[in-house]
Amino acid sequence: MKANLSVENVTVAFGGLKALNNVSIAFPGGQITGLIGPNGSGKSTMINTISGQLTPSAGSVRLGAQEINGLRSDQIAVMGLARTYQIPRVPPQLTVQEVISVPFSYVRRKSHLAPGIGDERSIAEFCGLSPVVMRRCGDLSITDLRRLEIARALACGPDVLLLDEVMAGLSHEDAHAVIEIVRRIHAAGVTVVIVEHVMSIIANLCDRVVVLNQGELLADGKPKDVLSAPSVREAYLGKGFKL
Ligand SMILES: Nc1ncnc2c1ncn2[C@@H]1O[C@H](COP(=O)(O)OP(=O)(O)OP(=O)(O)O)[C@@H](O)[C@H]1O
Repeated sequence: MKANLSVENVTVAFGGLKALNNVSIAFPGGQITGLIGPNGSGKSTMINTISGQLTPSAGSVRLGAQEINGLRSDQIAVMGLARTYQIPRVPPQLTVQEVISVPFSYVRRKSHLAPGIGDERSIAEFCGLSPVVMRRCGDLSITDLRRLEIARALACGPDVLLLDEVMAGLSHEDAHAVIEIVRRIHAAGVTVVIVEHVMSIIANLCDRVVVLNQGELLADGKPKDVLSAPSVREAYLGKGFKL
């Protein structure tokens, strides 16, 4: 059974600002869902809330049948949900292999990936990091840092993976390589939620797209329907938007 994730009537307030206002979204197991919207619409707040960095002031977050809001990120990781960060933060003196090894010690879940992809080296290889596996993180390119974010999350053996702008700042070619990694993760049975600003990536990769605007749910559906919806064009994509 592939893991379902849902948020119900979630509100997150920073002082007087409601970064999320009574948002409900179901992320069915086995899908790749794109989470899109203008800057400041609440996407990262949603990812931070689901993964336990933020506690909602109202509403609930469920992973399968279990309520996870209020739990710490490490507890949520053990339950099968891992995430990447928009801005990779890794200790510059540690090697790629050392960074990937940390979640193994703490989380200890069995990976969905094919048999044989389960230790630091095989996860590094899966993510295209073999050539730099012994390199210190402070010497990595942005592409390798983004790959390492994915590798570190995969080392948690997640049922659900949240990807926060993992292709930002990459060349077309490097982004394409990362897209292929995401497809392979999904094909292995992992439920994926991806925040991304490049709509061609969303249209090609996602089964479904959810749009946030000013902390509220604006649209939810198949990519071609959502990306052509007048309300989404007006709030986010622009009237002249073409894929
Ligand atoms: N820690 C915080 N303290 C105060 N306000 C915050 C905090 N985090 C986010 N916000 C505000 O909440 C709103 C939603 O921000 P969020 O980062 O979730 O948007 P986003 O859709 O991820 O934007 P972007 O596409 O620029 O990453 C914004 O108005 C932002 O300024």
